[in-house]
Amino acid sequence: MIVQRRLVSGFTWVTGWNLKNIRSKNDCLEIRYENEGNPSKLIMPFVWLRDHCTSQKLYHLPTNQRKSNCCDITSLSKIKHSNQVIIDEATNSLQIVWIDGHQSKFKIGNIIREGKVEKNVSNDNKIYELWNSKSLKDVPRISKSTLSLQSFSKNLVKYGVIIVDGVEGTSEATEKLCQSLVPVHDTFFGQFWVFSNSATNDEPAYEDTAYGSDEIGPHTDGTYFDQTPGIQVFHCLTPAKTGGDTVLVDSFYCAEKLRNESPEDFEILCNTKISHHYLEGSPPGSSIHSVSLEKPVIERNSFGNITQIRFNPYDRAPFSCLNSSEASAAETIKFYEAYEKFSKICHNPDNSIEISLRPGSVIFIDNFRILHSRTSFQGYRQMCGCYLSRDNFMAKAIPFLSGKSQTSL
Ligand SMILES: C[N+](C)(C)CCCC[C@H](N)C(=O)O
Ligand SMILES: O=C(O)CCC(=O)C(=O)O
Repeated sequence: MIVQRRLVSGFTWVTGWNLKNIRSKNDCLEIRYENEGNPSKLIMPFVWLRDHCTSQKLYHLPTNQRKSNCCDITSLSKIKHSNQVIIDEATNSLQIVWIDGHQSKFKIGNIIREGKVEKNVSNDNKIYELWNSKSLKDVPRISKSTLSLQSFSKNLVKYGVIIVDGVEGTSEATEKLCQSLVPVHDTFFGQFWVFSNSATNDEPAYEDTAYGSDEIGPHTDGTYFDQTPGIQVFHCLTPAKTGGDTVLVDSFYCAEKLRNESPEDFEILCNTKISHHYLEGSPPGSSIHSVSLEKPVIERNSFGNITQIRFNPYDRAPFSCLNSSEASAAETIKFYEAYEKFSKICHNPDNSIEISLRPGSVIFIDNFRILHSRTSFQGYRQMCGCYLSRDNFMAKAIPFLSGKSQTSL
């Protein structure tokens, strides 16, 4: 059904685009055009168009929220007749009169922009500067006295890690600093923790290697939570006699290295879902049993950009391996080969930096991206810290990253 168009010769309705024809077909609006001479088309479902109408009837502008509860969205996304759709090339606009009489007006450019899954700062990996030991000589540091949310946010997003120096070497000062920056991400470990390798009454210990003095290899925390803690904070209040250093790895760098060197193994780690658990009590899990099922080691968005790495070899739950065929057994073996290859890249000293945390220096780590580990140590060592909400952090960071921030620094 060809719809009516108000053609004003000489105007192009979208810069560089030459409109050829518009028609409605199979509940969609089909717009054929030439873009710099190349024939192309847009097929916009009427239900999508009605859903993206920002008229006062359908959209609450003060809160940027839609008004429809979608109980009648398909039944109302109909037009009675072809002349109910008008393209006004003079104003680059599209007008639709719906079956219920409601009129929607769109700027063509806006619906084209909204019709695409736009890259924005939060899903465009250009905001990250991936690193290894050669490209990042030291963790970025900011003094507390000159700390701003903007510098904190930009560095933490860009490198995945930032140290704030000049903080009083107490848990109270550390907690206050964290609360001033980002809301805490609470877990059964508590909102804020003081932990060491010899627990005292006011220092709860959990059944985890963190409360010992052995080496812990590179890992992300909380793989056994569906809501992975987004940011990990550590402040070393009492350094060990020897050892107890922190090793950091940019797992996004390592995953991209795997993608380049072994694309098949990369795909396996993106597509194989594994589970992690945290068990406490006797029998194990009788007092705390946290489990996150069926999650990939490497998570990607629709652009293929890596958005999260879940890598904790130690907290993996039993890997379902009830293979009824040699083929599925072979798949299990391929998973382990891929996981091993990724682990080797993450454990390669060329891909890590080692730092010694000391009182006064608080480290903030993006737990979706940066692996942390600890070298074994001798003597008493006390740490404090917390998890911070990554969603709340990114909600404050994105305006700075997109240059739209109105927040006073
Ligand atoms: C709470 N605090 C950070 C001290 C220890 C939590 C244990 C972390 C656990 N090993 C994991 O990898 O998730
Ligand atoms: O003791 C440390 O430095 C870190 C311990 C650890 O890896 C953790 O708590 O996740």
